[in-house]
Amino acid sequence: MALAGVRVIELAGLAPAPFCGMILADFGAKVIRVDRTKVGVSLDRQARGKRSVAINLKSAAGVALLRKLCLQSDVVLEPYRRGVMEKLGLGPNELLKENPRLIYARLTGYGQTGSYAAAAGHDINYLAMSGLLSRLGRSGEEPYAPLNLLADFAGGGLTCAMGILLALLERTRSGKGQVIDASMVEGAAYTGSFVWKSQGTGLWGRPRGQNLLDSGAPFYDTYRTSDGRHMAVGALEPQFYAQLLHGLELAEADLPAQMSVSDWPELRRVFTERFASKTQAEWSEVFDGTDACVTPVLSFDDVSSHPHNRDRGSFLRDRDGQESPRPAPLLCRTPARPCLAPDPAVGEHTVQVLQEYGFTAAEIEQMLAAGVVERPGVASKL
Ligand SMILES: C[C@H](CCC[C@@H](C)[C@H]1CC[C@H]2[C@@H]3[C@H](O)C[C@@H]4C[C@H](O)CC[C@]4(C)[C@H]3C[C@H](O)[C@]12C)C(=O)SCCNC(=O)CCNC(=O)[C@H](O)C(C)(C)COP(=O)(O)OP(=O)(O)OC[C@H]1O[C@@H](n2cnc3c(N)ncnc32)[C@H](O)[C@@H]1OP(=O)(O)O
Repeated sequence: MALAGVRVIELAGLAPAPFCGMILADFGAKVIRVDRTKVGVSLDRQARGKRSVAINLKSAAGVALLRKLCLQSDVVLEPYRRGVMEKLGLGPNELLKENPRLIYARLTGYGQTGSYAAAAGHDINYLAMSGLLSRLGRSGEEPYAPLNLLADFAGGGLTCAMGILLALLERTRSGKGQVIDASMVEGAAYTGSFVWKSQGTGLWGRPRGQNLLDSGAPFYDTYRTSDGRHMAVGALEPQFYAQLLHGLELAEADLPAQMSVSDWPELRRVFTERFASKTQAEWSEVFDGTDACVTPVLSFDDVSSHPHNRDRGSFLRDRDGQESPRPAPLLCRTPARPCLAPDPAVGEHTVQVLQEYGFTAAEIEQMLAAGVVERPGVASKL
């Protein structure tokens, strides 16, 4: 796999850092998640392919242990509020001094500097601060955050993974590690570069929810079908719009012009009525195989069995029977090989990992006995 041989230490976090760690693990990195001791269960639902070591970082021995793990690792990924790692004596100055090849990734909401740097926050706050949230939502309604996808995952976990890959690539030339300051505000804003860079094109000239791509246009929206499901319509270009009308059995001559914004409410009314006359399956039959840019809005229950997704194997089922998306993108020679085994329990691999990193049985036993590290069951004999 592409990241075979890369060793990653991921300090346990809420949502974005676990995603970043899972991406790296999916593509072959050896990812060790550092959990707290005495927590029992992990909230990490993106633990695929990771191992868990439980370390009490509020003890000097725990801090010393983590430093040793970082000495033999390529990447450390930390998801805490600014200053937390420094307070523990695990800041980048210390760790990079000991291991100059280390890539030290800091995934936070507001970044390492600026007046908000140390403030608590979540996806919706970062999205708000990126400017993007002000553009999301339907006309006449309040701004709407689309799950916690944009800041936590696109602007956060994924962007941070890109930073790590860039730093790994650069290290092949310089031999040096570096610090990555991944701010979810900036990652989300960067993801939205198109919206900034297309200002002045007329695409965004109207209020939120009244533009071409923000649910303002009737030919770029979703419609309810007779069985209470939905179809997604993305018929922007005239040649595709013509196929939409053909599928809906509407004559272009009987309708207002596609780009006549003042007529959009009337067009929407006509489309709404038409879509409500057939089931989702019936509309799919009408539009499949055409260029009308009309697709069913698939539920989680339906998505993997849709013929297109099934043909590509876009979703996988792990050994617990749980379905999730297969890692993307596909690399033809060195594709991801996601682990299908159950997620690790907190501390499940404490002993195994410490042995791998060169600790003796007696040292491990001593750390277990002192509560510096933990494993499930807390049996203290190796
Ligand atoms: C919208 C998303 C978040 C979605 C997550 C939700 C799915 C879950 C959030 C809450 C969960 C529920 C809740 O836990 C209650 C139930 C629990 C039950 O078990 C399950 C059901 C629950 C209902 C549960 C259900 C769900 O799981 C939840 C609803 C996001 O936006 S995520 C993005 C968040 N932002 C960031 O990641 C940016 C960077 N980080 C931060 O800004 C802060 O970390 C953050 C997130 C604001 C948290 O701040 P906090 O004050 O808690 O921590 P920090 O200041 O960072 O300091 C960390 C301290 O921990 C110490 N520490 C770390 N590791 C160890 C260790 N191994 N040993 C000992 N100590 C450790 C560290 O030293 C710090 O200590 P100090 O405070 O003393 O410095």
